[in-house]
Amino acid sequence: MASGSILTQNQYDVIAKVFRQADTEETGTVDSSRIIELALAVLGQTAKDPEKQLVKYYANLRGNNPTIAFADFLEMMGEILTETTRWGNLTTRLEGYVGFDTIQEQIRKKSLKKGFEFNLIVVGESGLGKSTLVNTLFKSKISRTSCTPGPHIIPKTTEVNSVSHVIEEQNVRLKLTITDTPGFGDQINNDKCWAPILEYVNDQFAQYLHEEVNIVRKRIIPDTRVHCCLYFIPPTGHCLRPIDIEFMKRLDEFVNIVPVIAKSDTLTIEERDAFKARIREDLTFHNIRIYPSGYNYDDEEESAINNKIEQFIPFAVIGSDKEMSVGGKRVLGRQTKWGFVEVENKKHCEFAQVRDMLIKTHMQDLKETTDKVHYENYRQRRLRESKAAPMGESNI
Ligand SMILES: Nc1nc2c(ncn2[C@@H]2O[C@H](COP(=O)(O)OP(=O)(O)OP(=O)(O)O)[C@@H](O)[C@H]2O)c(=O)[nH]1
Repeated sequence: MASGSILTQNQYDVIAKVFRQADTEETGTVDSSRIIELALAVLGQTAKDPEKQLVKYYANLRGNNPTIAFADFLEMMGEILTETTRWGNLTTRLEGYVGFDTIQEQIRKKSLKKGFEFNLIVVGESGLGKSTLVNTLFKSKISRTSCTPGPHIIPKTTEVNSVSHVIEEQNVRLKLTITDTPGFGDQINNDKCWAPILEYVNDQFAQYLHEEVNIVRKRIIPDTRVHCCLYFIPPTGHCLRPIDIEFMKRLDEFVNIVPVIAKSDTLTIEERDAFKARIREDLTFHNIRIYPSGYNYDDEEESAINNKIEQFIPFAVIGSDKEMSVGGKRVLGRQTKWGFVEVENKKHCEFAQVRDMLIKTHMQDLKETTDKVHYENYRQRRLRESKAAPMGESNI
């Protein structure tokens, strides 16, 4: 086997055997017309969409050459195997029950014991319904409500306050941290009101990195990194305001931003749709990276799901803690001048879509994107800076 080959001995042997079967004795090469057929025989069970992969690799490797040399064939197979399967293994039949089909269950049990963490930051001006929406999302009084009677003091600058709760559903425990940002956008001069939020997001990365590079590491590093930022756009019906653009542009490199149109029951359906379209144009024009559409997904299934979600961005939401009886069922909603609007009815607003994405389909992906994209960028930047710093001045 060639040194440095990415194929295992087993794979090499199988490929060599297949190649030998087709080898034209005189030239040591094999006719390109048989390559696809041969490679499919080897890759058949392991590679995803092998035919497509092969055509792509073959075209790159050989151009118009009608024959292919064994070494090139090996290289091509190796690349396909690593790229499409990562495992690159050719399935070996088991001769009896081994028991590794329990791995899933083992992981499930461990994860359940450990519990899950999710950190959400909510940003938007006072009174946009942030606390109500978070409470509606998690069906609990998880976020403080400001609608209690009494004077409401608006801080002079943006404050950042976190509250954690453990919630449990069917034996699954979730430690949920909601970070509120009172004072954001509430001043006459809102210059730099995004800065304390950015500082908070980066501080959580710094803490995590500090724990990671410690000589004695904690068994489980507490994860306070912000996994998602729900950004509340006021239902003006116009377009994004400078403060919305500035905030999202400043933060989109550091956190997964999910924009929502607050209190969308105050807009008619036509107003809402036109507003959404203008916001989408603004987001594109300003090149703002929104979750999940702004991130690349190799997996076709994931991409298809995200394309569906993209059409809802920004989600037009309604929050409420008031129940009413509709068709004999108690449902959450709000009484408006047009009638009763049900929060969880997909025909009435997009609360259900945003809840499904945040909780049912993308919670794990939000965490992975935070780790693999945002935190990774931060980590690389800091490590590079610390390498460039004179000896002894690293402050990681
Ligand atoms: N029409 C309408 N009113 C809402 C909606 N969500 C919340 N409200 C009302 O708006 C008021 C403010 O709601 P909050 O959830 O306290 O708003 P907030 O953004 O957390 O406010 P601050 O704590 O001041 O930052 C309350 O009277 C809510 O009942 C909504 O979707 N539509």
